Amino acid sequence: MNQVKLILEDGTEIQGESFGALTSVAGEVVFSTAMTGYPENLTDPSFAGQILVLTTPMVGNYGVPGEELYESISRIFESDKIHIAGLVVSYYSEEHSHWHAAKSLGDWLKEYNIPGIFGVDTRMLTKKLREKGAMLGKIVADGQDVPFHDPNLDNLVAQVSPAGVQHYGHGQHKIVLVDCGTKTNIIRCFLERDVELIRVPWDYDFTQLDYDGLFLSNGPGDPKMCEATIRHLQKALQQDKPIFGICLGSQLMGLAAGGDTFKLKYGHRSHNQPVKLTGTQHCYITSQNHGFAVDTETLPAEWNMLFENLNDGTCEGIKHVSKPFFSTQFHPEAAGGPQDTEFLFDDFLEAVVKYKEVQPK
Ligand SMILES: NC(=O)CC[C@H](N)C(=O)O
Repeated sequence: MNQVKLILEDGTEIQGESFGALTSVAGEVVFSTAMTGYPENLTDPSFAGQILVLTTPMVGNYGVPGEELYESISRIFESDKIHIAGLVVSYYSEEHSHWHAAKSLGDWLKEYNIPGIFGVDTRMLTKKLREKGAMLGKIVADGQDVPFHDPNLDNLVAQVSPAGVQHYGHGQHKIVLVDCGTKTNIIRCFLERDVELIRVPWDYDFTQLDYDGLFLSNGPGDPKMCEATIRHLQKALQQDKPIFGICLGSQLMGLAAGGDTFKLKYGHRSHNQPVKLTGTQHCYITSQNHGFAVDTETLPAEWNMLFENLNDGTCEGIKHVSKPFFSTQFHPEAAGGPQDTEFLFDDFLEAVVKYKEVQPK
């Protein structure tokens, strides 16, 4: 086994053993307390630039499934490659057993040249990240040092967004999906409904298109990097066509509305985040992966908080007071995680139906 090191910007150095690719990387070190779902997490484009620490003690034991396509998108993964910069676990199990497994996690990481380190006390590391906040860090292999690098200073969305426009489905409602790094399950959730989907790059001027509803996807990095999307969105907010945003999409909606976003100390990454629907005592358990949030205090008067995080009171979605515009900071499409809020896709499409009913034929 090759020895590798995890080094944090505060000087912490942790020795561990290598799995996956034997290579050095730098990134932002973040933790997730989700107990399952590494094939989904690792392919979620929102993790681009991040070294992911998993607190669940044993990782790899169910292997990695083989790929299957559905309407030219993956049926299994959340995008077509691994997006994390590196992986940190406590116990790595090369041995795996699952009816759907096609390879080990280590072999999968090697395919994409992504390093993993195991034998790390990930719960001690997580306590440190909770106390000091998410930190820059690096995995150093073979003594080949690399400089620290803050991925939030890069336009990561431009790196993960597709180059061209793609069409899916033949349903009645024409939805434009602005792809800032969309998770595939968002596309699957739409295709299970009565939708024709037009998937466009992050900086595409969708205001030129003929559509019934607009969807803003999740994506990596600081939402303020997406100036072109915010500019186009500001035009869409002048109209009355329904708009739904998830995660980065929620932050973009907040910024386009005139509000501000800020970086959370260490973010929310897990499958059991409680959120409360404003005006009710109704709590949903949600899947989350974000490091930024909308500052509710900065929202203009015609916008309200739609969901609130019950752990720390931060904004988990916003809503316009009269127009059909709403968003969630959490992931109603989950994958992995609880699917309890998938009904929000139906709520959005209901708003689309209502909007179309009042349009002149
Ligand atoms: N999953 C996402 O869309 C994340 C949004 C943003 N990059 C954040 O970390 O807050």
